[in-house]
Order: sequence, then structure tokens, then C-alpha cells
Amino acid sequence: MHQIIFNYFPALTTKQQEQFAQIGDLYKEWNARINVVSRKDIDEIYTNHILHSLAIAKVMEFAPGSKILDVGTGGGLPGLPLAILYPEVDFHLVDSIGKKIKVVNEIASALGLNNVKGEQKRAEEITSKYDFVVSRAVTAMPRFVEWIKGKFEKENKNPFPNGVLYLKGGDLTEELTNFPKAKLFDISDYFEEDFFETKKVVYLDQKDL
Ligand SMILES: C[S@@+](CC[C@H](N)C(=O)[O-])C[C@H]1O[C@@H](n2cnc3c(N)ncnc32)[C@H](O)[C@@H]1O
Repeated sequence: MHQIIFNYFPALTTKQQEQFAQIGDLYKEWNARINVVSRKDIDEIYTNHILHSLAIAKVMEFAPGSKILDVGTGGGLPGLPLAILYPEVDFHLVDSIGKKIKVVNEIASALGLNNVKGEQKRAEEITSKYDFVVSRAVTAMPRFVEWIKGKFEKENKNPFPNGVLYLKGGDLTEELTNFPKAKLFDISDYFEEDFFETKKVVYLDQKDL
């Protein structure tokens, strides 16, 4: 099942391959105790959750030394798969619910990820600065932007200027009315599974928030 990750990311190191091979079982074990992904979806963990998270990496590669915030990470999505892919990038994963953060930290520790900090916190309370903010399925863009405005480093070290990379599905026309400069990337351009047919990565430059 994890083979799908190797197919789309053929340059993984042995360590990364081992981590991706392990993460599915870790999610299955933890999800039986603390619900972090829909239980009817857990058998599709590699496609619907792990590969979906990695769509962000197909849009833009994070430069080593970047600092990334994952807001409303739940059980660590998209942050944990991205942290495996980018061991030299620092990931701060926050969620307002403590038991979800327990799952994040347990999985990060079982995988030996030392570039992940999971913290129980509301997005609005964060005071640090980041190069990018990533997220999936947390809230509509206008509210999300209110939470994370002003939390960006000024200096850009990545291919795109610092900003937001948000995993979204469905019709975004209304949600993005106030963000005319948002760039939409179709995930179906990178991954052929039907699940990705209507799914997108939305990029917003922090200057346009
Ligand atoms: C539908 S879940 C998505 C979780 C994860 N991103 C995923 O895709 O599997 C939304 C998460 O956002 C969290 N959340 C909602 N409002 C938040 C806030 N203001 N600050 C931090 N987390 C928040 C919730 O606790 C919940 O875990």
C-alpha cells in the first residue's frame, strides 16, 4: 500500500522509505484509540491522507532550513508526511485538541522525526514567524487568513514567496472571492487516482493576505 508513495516520490532515501512504510500502521494503531482520521477511510490512509498531504511538495519544494506551520493538524496531516519528505525543514504542528497532538507526537517519535514539534494551541495564539503555513480541512479561507496573517518571515528562501499552501476540494469560487491573486494547482495533474479529481492546492502569497 505504501508503494504508491514510492511511485510518486522515486528519490526517497532508505530511511524515508522505512518511515513511509511504518506510518500507515502507526495511524491504524493510534486511530483505533483516538480518532484522527475518519474510521471508514483508514484503509485508504496512503492515498487519501499521506499522498494527499504530499501534493504540497509537488507544487513547491521546501528549501532546507525553512520553518513551516501546520494549522489544525489533527493527527499530523499534512505536517507529518511532509516532515518525512523534508528532514531538514522544521515543522510546527498545532491543533486546539490535546489528544490529537498526543497522536502527532507519538507518531513523530516512533518514526524518529526530530524536525517536528506538535503543540496544543489555537492558531490565533501563535506568535512565532514562519516561511510557509500549510493546512487541510480546517476552516474557510477568509477565517483562516485572519488567524495566520502577520505570522510570516519577511525574507524569502523558497521558490515561491512566503505564504500559504492549503489543501482544498470542491468549488472554491466563493471562498476565494477576496483573494483574486490566489493560485490554484490541480492535484490531478500530479496524481492519477480518482480521489484527487477535484482536489487542489491553493497558494497565497503572504503579501496578498
Ligand atoms: C477536520 S480536522 C482536519 C485535521 C487535519 N488537518 C487533517 O486534514 O486530517 C480540523 C482540525 O482543526 C482543528 N482546529 C479547529 N480550529 C482550530 C484553531 N483555531 N486552532 C487550531 N486548531 C484548530 C480541530 O481541532 C481539528 O483537529
